[in-house]
Amino acid sequence: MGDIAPRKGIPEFVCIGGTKHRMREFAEFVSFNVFHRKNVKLVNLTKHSHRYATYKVGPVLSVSHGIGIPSMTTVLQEIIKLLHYAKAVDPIVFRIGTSGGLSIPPGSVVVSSWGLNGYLEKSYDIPVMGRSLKLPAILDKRLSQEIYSMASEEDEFQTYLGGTMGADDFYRGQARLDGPFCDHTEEDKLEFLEKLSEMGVRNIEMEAPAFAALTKEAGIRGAIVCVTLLNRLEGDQVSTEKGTLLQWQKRPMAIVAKFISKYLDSSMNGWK
Ligand SMILES: O=P(O)(O)O[C@@H]1C[C@H](O)[C@@H](CO)O1
Ligand SMILES: O=c1cc[nH]c(=O)[nH]1
Repeated sequence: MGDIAPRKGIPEFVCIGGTKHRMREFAEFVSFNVFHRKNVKLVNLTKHSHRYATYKVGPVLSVSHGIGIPSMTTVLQEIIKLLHYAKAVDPIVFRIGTSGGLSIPPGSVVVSSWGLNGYLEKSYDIPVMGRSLKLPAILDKRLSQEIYSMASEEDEFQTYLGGTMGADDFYRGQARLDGPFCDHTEEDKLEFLEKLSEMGVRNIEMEAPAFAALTKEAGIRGAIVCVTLLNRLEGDQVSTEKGTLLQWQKRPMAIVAKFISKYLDSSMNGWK
């Protein structure tokens, strides 16, 4: 078991992602693939909040956060408080999600190095008492590289390391043309997406700058691992069939579970 006693009950890893379904799946995935336990009874610990779902498997918490920065930062700040009260030692928080890719094949996975806001700044800007508070949106470099190194040549998908734009909107904010409102052309869109690519942005979702900024401010290591559902240079609609999309959503889970497994093996803390 090693000389570090297992700290049963205290979370060491928190994984957050948009949907309740996905985060239950992640808890099942970790239970089976990290702890080799089948048919564990999972309980939604925040069922009565009616807001988000929380599952706990050993030292791993799996929590849903809804769509976009306001709901994600609310959940993330609850988690930061919880980790503090639980006296968690050096916890790691991951976001596993979906995104639109830039010039990479749909189904690829992106491990984020930093978040970019809608004004193309690597910061999360939040209005506080009538003023804008600007927080840097840089993710832990060593952690993102370690997670990236989990990718293998045998994977049936490509994994990339790069910037992630987190927009405040799914449609206009991501330069889509298929929303109910649109005031730009196909040429404007392509020019914008090319510009993002040149800046090192690999994918677009709706949480990255805030997640990067708040984990950094809290002094907690954080990482974002998202699968891309489409190549935004080729279109706006997510047209891949549902079954395939659900399979692709397991890719970030597999990478994060592999990382957790390796981390637990090397720390010999008695969980496995
Ligand atoms: O975690 P998910 O897959 O929900 O993240 C992306 C970004 C938005 O929250 C949402 C938009 O469909 O998906
Ligand atoms: O294009 C996409 C796909 C998923 N989520 C997003 O925010 N954008």
